[in-house]
Amino acid sequence: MTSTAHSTSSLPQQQPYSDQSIPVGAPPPYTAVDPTPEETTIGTSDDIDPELAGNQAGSAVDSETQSSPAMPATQSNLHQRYLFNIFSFEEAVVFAIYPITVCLGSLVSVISQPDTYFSSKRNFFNVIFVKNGWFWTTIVFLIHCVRLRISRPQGLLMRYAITTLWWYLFTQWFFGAPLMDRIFLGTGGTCQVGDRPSHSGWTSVGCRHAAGEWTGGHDISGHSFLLTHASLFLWYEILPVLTERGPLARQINTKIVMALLLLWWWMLLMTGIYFHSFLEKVTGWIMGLISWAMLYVVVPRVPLLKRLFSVPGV
Ligand SMILES: CCCCC/C=C\C/C=C\C/C=C\C/C=C\CCCC(=O)SCCNC(=O)CCNC(=O)[C@H](O)C(C)(C)COP(=O)(O)OP(=O)(O)OC[C@H]1O[C@@H](n2cnc3c(N)ncnc32)[C@H](O)[C@@H]1OP(=O)(O)O
Repeated sequence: MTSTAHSTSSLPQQQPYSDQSIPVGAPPPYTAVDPTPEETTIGTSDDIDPELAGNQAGSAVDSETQSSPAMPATQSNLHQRYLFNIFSFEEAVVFAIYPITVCLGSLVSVISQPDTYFSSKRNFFNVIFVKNGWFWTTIVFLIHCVRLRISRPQGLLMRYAITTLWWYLFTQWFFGAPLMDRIFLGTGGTCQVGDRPSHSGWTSVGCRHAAGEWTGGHDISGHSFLLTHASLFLWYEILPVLTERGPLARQINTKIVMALLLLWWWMLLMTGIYFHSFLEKVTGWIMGLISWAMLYVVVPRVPLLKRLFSVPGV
């Protein structure tokens, strides 16, 4: 990783958005750790129409354009990546929000646990939003997608499908009880109905319906999982739009996505303060990273998969 500092004074032609200091056609400001052009796509190349994004060199750089030797200084050269070439600066900030929030909430819970509206499980935002968290995430994702001029929607659909699949397997169904319940039962958890503990055949939902108590095992925080999982998905889908600062970023669609991200962050903080043990929240967060790691870290580094999923922003 090297510096991207440039002088702007004598540069004839500049890219309209993003890094104003980089001239079109100039040699790359630094050599990416992974220099393969097609592995450093910036922007939702297959998703966003360049004009709509207000940027020819920005969010909608085609992989073909990037591969072209005639245009060496593409957007892919403009984003310095950190930590083993995984994060851009924006991605690192976004990524850090969630572990910091879990730790902050847990720290507050140690100092004091004030009784507030959000300490109740029955609060409106929990019941209506988080408990239907994947539904709201889907709706907001659709709102984000409908304004993009999508030339090849299969990548977008596959990213959504994989993310939904991981949510489904972890929280809803995994050939029977979902993974989070299997982990709970596998670590010695039981559903205690009255004074009769039962070790098998339970799901957390079934236990609740039987008015039982879900006790004993490692009860991974589903909220911590869902809120991290959904937020990272939405962030990574919307970051290319935000970082270009084009017209798309100012649209109401973007604001709706940001509003849900804010709510998800707040509810994670509340989970951090009021619910679960620290370890249960940390494991929830870790589980929430799995499909993010697959889609936005592993897939972009495998050319075939990258083309299949057309991952944005990486
Ligand atoms: C033009 C091109 C377009 C391209 C489009 C691309 C793709 C779209 C394609 C197709 C889409 C088509 C149409 C779209 C329309 C609709 C589709 C939607 C599909 C769906 O998507 S349909 C599913 C909806 N379904 C959900 O979305 C359920 C989400 N839900 C869960 O997955 C779980 O629910 C989870 C993970 C939340 C765990 O749940 P959990 O609650 O059981 O467990 P956890 O360990 O977290 O909590 C223990 C106790 O602590 C309390 N607690 C903790 N933190 C708290 C806090 N902060 N505040 C208050 N209480 C808190 C809890 O309330 C609980 O309390 P208690 O046990 O008493 O309930």
